[in-house]
Amino acid sequence: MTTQPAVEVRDVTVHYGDVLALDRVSLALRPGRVCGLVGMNGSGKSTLFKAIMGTVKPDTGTVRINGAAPAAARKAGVLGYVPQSEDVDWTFPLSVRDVVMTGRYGRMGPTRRPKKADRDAVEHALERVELTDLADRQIGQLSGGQKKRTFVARGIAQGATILLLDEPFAGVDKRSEATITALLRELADAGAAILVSTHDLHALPDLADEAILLLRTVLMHGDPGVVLQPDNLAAAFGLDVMTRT
Ligand SMILES: Nc1ncnc2c1ncn2[C@@H]1O[C@H](COP(=O)(O)OP(=O)(O)OP(=O)(O)O)[C@@H](O)[C@H]1O
Repeated sequence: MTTQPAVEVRDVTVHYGDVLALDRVSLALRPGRVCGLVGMNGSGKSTLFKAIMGTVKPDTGTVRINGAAPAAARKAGVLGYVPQSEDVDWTFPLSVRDVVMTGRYGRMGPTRRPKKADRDAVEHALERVELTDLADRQIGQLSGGQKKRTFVARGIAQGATILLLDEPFAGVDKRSEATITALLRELADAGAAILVSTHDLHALPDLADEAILLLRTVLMHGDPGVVLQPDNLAAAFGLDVMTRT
């Protein structure tokens, strides 16, 4: 039985000025699945995340989140986003707990005064990513992996059913990588649809149920074992990836 897509991208093209970042991209993400997004630098991975979030507007094509527009889905708290580290201002005077609490803002109304349910959700999310001990630490004072786990916790506290993670394993220690990988599996098993970009091709079969090879457009979308075949990687990365150890 096929389930309804949680995310449906249809024929999406995005330009930044003269630069063609996405070229007629079509794909569907389904609940309960972890999908790995693989592509060389500049292949359009971050732009794809932004198009799904609705923060970059496609020139042509459509994005539907559970059948609705991305902005509506964002407002409803359906979409959780773990950004690339470079996109975050780590000097901002926020603790880990504060950042996780931002996942609850959509439910709080304009006063942003947390209720017990908000505080409980935040503590629960902190436990799940194993950051309870560091909850009061300023976010700049964390390791790479702890920073990523902070944003995963924000998505959990938010109750997001679609999680988009842009390079969550870049600059991350092995323990954080294992924690995040296990957590993504648990969240998918509980019904989340997950899209995660990664450069770590070796880890992909353990991480993902399916994989997308992106080079401005979707070259392949299928079983990680098939997508990672040398011929397919050569097409996506150029031949140099084949000779790298
Ligand atoms: N704000 C922008 N203005 C102009 N060009 C941009 C902008 N953002 C991205 N690009 C260009 O669009 C293309 C796709 O970029 P994108 O960041 O989506 O790729 P990526 O696969 O995420 O790369 P990386 O793995 O290096 O993060 C690249 O050629 C990039 O230089």
